[in-house]
Amino acid sequence: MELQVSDLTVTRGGIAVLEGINLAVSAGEALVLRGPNGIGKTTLLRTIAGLQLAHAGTVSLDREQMAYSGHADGIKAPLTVAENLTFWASVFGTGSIDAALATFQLGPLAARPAGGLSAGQKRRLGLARMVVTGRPVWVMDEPTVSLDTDAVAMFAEAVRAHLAGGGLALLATHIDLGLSEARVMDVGPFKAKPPKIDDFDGAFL
Ligand SMILES: Nc1ncnc2c1ncn2[C@@H]1O[C@H](COP(=O)(O)OP(=O)(O)OP(=O)(O)O)[C@@H](O)[C@H]1O
Repeated sequence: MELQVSDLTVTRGGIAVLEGINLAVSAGEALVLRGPNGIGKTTLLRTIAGLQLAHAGTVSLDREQMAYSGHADGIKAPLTVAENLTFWASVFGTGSIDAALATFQLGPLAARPAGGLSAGQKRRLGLARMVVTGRPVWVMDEPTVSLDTDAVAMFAEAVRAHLAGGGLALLATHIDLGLSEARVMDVGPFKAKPPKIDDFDGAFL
């Protein structure tokens, strides 16, 4: 399995932000996207995951093979930690939540309503959802926000286990994940050029 992105141009608010993106990630590999705030990493990840349409270019894999985690944790506050994971397991048609609980050390919190968790605990629950999906392609936007050092290491181990199981991961992050084996791609050089204005009056619209 390989994720191939070819000549992708992605837009935000109808304006191209990144263009000519080519990348490939094979099973067992992680690719970390870097670039300054606002360059378009979120937009790129959302487009690859099929949450918005590409302006141009192609993504090789079926989106049903992908699991996406964004800036929001996507958890249901009144449900307990275990109930949240069980809900996702039923959505994705997978079985046990035990591996997800263990990976992110959520066992002691399993019976707690998710709304009462700390920010870092909520983030761990949000990340545990990725394990529950059973999907091979993880597309993750700033996954370690709110995590302490131990939890970042926990996350790195989760990614390693995912890769060892034949999965692949595409991540955007500003921090060092401790995943020295991951390749890094700077998306800065792919910043889209402003559209040519060939109409003097139109330039004021
Ligand atoms: N709803 C919107 N409408 C128009 N433009 C937007 C919208 N949301 C974001 N943008 C712009 O699109 C560009 C790309 O944003 P994006 O969130 O993809 O960047 P990013 O690289 O992920 O940034 P960060 O590192 O801060 O998370 C930014 O310049 C941003 O201001």
